[in-house]
Amino acid sequence: MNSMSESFKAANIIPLDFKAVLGLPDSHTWTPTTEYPLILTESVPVIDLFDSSNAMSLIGNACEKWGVFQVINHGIAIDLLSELELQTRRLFTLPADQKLRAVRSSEGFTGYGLPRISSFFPKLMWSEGFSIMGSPAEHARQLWPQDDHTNFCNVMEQCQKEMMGLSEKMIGLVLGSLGLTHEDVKGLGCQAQAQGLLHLNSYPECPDPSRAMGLAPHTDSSLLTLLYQCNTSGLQVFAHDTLGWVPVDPITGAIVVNIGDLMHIMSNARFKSALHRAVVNKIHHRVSVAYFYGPPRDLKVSPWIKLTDPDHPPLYRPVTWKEYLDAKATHFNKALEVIRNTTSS
Ligand SMILES: C=C1C[C@]23C[C@H]1CC[C@H]2[C@@]12CCC[C@@](C)(C(=O)O1)[C@H]2[C@@H]3C(=O)O
Ligand SMILES: O=C(O)CCC(=O)C(=O)O
Ligand SMILES: [Fe+2]
Repeated sequence: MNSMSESFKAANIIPLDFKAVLGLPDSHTWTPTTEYPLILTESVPVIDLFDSSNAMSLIGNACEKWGVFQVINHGIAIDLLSELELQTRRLFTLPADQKLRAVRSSEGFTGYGLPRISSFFPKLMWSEGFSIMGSPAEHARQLWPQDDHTNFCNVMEQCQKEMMGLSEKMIGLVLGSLGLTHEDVKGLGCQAQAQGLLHLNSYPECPDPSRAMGLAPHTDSSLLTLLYQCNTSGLQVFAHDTLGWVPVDPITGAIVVNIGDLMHIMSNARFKSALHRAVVNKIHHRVSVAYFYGPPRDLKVSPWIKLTDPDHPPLYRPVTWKEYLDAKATHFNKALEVIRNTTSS
């Protein structure tokens, strides 16, 4: 999947040394908009996976209304999530020049860098990231040439494994809520080849949070994304019915599930891909970890045939994850429109 990242080449600029600046530099100063208010009277659903009698229909409703929900009793141990947070903080608190040794190359997927969508915005975001596809060992050695990097690698690899497992379980529930059976879902292709990318986000303490942007509004390109917020608020989701930003309050140990653009396509637009952003704050260095789950490399994702009929023609053309990422890298938030069928009479 290496070539997938070619599309994001231009955005591979070096992050700011956040510790070295006192105020918010002009390069990172956004004009605050009041267009869409913050909505504190609503919140996204919290679904208990242990209560299996109810989970599937609650998930279906959440995907239709929000495109996002939180899950508890998901089976990933809190101790592993705490270790994940610890190792993520350990990475991002390294001196800037040390992190720069592990910069993501334009060919590779693993490494340190700015959010890939940075090139679409006139101002830079108050964040840095580290992506891991496959083994993080090579980059971890660059980050900690003397020190032990085995712990970092073990924790990341364990998380990749568990998050792949949870993603597969969630895909079953999400597609199940659309009436698709086990047999149908098998058609997703050989599950063993599903792809996943672990992405660590860091949002340092910010001198002027109201004029900064942690991660600009976007939808994920994945089928679905699992997100661990590490107990610090910052994630906000756009509510299309009330036209405002709804904070996703962190719940200890809970994992946020985001429906991505490819699932929106697969559901023939029944499910929303959630528009979301991350805001920053003055006191806490916030970290979060996202796991982007996508289809096997060569699988063309298209609206599920069972969900289409003459009254509901397929709204999108078939695309692979790579093709979609390329479209996203060129058209950003217009990518879905580019894939949309024009002749859906
Ligand atoms: C597999 C993926 C998913 C990517 C692109 C590629 C690698 C890194 C992901 C992110 C991580 C940060 C937000 C985002 C919006 C970004 O800029 O890079 C994501 C993007 C997407 O979901 O489109
Ligand atoms: O940090 C967050 O809460 C959001 C991260 C995110 O949206 C992403 O990595 O795609
Ligand atoms: Fe995201």
